[in-house]
Amino acid sequence: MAAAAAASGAGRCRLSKIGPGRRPPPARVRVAVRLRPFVDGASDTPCVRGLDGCSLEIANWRNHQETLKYQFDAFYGERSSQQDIYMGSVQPILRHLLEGQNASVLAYGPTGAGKTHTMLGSPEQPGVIPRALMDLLQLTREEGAEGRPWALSVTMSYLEIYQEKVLDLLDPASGDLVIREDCRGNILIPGLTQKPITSFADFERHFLPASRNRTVGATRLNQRSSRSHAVLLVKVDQRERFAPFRQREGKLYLIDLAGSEDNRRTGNKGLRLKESGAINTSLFVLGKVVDALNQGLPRVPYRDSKLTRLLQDSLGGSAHSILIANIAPERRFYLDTVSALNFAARSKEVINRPFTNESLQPPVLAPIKLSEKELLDPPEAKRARGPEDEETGTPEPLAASASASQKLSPLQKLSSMDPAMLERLMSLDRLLGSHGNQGTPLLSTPKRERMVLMKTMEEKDLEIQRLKMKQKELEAKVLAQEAADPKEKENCSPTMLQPLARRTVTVAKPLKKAVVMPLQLSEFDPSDQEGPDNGGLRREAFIILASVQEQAASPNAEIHILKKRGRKRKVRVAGGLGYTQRLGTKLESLDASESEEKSEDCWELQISPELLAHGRKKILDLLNEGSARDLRSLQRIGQKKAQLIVGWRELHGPFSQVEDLERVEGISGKQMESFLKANILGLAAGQRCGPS
Ligand SMILES: Nc1ncnc2c1ncn2[C@@H]1O[C@H](COP(=O)(O)OP(=O)(O)OP(=O)(O)O)[C@@H](O)[C@H]1O
Repeated sequence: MAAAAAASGAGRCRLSKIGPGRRPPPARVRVAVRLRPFVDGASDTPCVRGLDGCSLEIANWRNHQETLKYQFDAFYGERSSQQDIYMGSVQPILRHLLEGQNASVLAYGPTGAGKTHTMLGSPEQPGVIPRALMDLLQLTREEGAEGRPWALSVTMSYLEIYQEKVLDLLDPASGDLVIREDCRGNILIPGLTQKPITSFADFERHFLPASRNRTVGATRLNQRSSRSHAVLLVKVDQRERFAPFRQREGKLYLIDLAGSEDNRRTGNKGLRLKESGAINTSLFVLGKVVDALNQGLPRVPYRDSKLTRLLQDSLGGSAHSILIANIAPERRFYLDTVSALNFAARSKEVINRPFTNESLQPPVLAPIKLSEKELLDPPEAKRARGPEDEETGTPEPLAASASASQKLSPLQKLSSMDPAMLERLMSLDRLLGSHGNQGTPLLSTPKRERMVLMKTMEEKDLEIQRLKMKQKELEAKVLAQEAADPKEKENCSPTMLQPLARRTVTVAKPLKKAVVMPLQLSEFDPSDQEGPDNGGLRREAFIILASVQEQAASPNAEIHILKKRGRKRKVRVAGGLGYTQRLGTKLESLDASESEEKSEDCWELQISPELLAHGRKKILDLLNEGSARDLRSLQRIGQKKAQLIVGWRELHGPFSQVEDLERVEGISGKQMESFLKANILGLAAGQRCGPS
């Protein structure tokens, strides 16, 4: 049986849907038998009786001393109510629809045995169809409520198969419709009307007038005999509100089959006979389909009738199916009853393989509109919705994305986004990637948008490079100016040429003058020489003498020597050995220009620590609280750097120290130092000149 299901084309497609190596678990077609009570006060004797909730017996026409016993999933006797049938056999399969699986309920049996009564019922005794719709709509309302992970929508279609024609009962003028199968084994009827329904009143509004379009006629056995197979198709469409934005579709077929007819008894003639021929033919093919499935035949004759083609999903297919075989108690129905019971017994051997019909939604642009809070807190996120298409039942997210894209192109969306937010999205995306998230990329960002995003980032990088180059040019210019006008330089920073000293020196007091002694060559270790010096090796080793006495008192103290601008080198002085003592490490030879350059590094020594701290605090406050415009009032901060600083602050929070500026993309360590120097010295100069 399973092999037969898998061997059919539909079976192969379905398996490919759920991935290789995984076969959907089997679900046998469930069969219930309902025995209707005597109607019209018939005086006939009963030929069938129930034994328990699952079995019944019927007289054996070959041997009147014997009975034939049948066992099914459920047996409902004459006294059973509509509620019993519905609750016992139908309601339990509805939940599968919300799992994206298909379900079918078929009422089968001879004419006049109670199929329409079971499926439709009357206003006083509503049958399976109104009860199922009522529950399903309630269920979808609850499951699709705001705040739940899935948005649900329900649509209905209603058709009849009359004399091998598929007719749309919601649009009777549409003529014979074709039945098709898609590559995934789904049975489709292109052009069939689908009406969105959100309430039971909606359903009744469409269903009641359509039911009047159904073909019925009087026969000797039933005054209102169904002359067609009626199929109500209810689709439950689910769309996930958050990533990975899956969508599911579950289909429910509620089918009231036309009854098999023995035309010797119905007395059908003319049109009724023709109708009866079509009904019996399709029911005969239905029997053949069930037999082929049971015997595992390689070919299942689904295509031999419109009915079986339509039921391909339900028998040996993907649905959770329940067959309700309706039988009549009267002896005159005996042969039809035996025939119906035999068909029901064969059907319960049929195995279906229901699977979840799930896919990813087409990319929607709406999530790009989500606020930062919603991004970080998905349960709060709301998916933008578009207006429902009443007539076609167009799925709402598609409508939403269509209207969204009409209003705003992806490029416009990105360009209008806060750059800090873009960066955050990118990092979240990277984070998801690093955690092995194989689903839809963050926010379902379409490929095109992602490429635009990458391009924007590239452009930003280039701009940063350009800024760096410009900064270098400016610095070179300033240095050249300083070199060309040493006097001005002297005026600007009169202490620049002072020898290097420890930063810990308090400059509020008069600076201690460092005594720089040339180191005697005789005392110089030749092994330290770098080689012959053509100009006469005049190696001048400069030893920092400032505070040496203090250093001597503290044997492990360190002297900081600036080797190059902005870089410090520690040289340990052997404590207590005197200032003429040769250093235990290679001494630095510095020429005059180097020392001049180094002197620039000790700009902090030129101002008092209080002033320095005050300046740093003032700058830090401005960095953390100033607008881009305020920041431009600082030295060496132009429009672009001001924006970079504001952007960094929004992304990372406040600067904890002025040196954090170095962390701003586009501001190098060198630029940061030069910025500090320019601004703090500027502030200090202002304070010195101004009233204190
Ligand atoms: N369980 C029941 N309780 C009371 N009356 C019933 C029951 N089942 C059927 N009937 C009555 O029996 C008659 C025939 O039932 P129904 O029309 O449902 O049969 P059917 O199987 O649909 O016949 P056909 O195939 O010809 O359409 C109707 O008058 C219906 O009200």
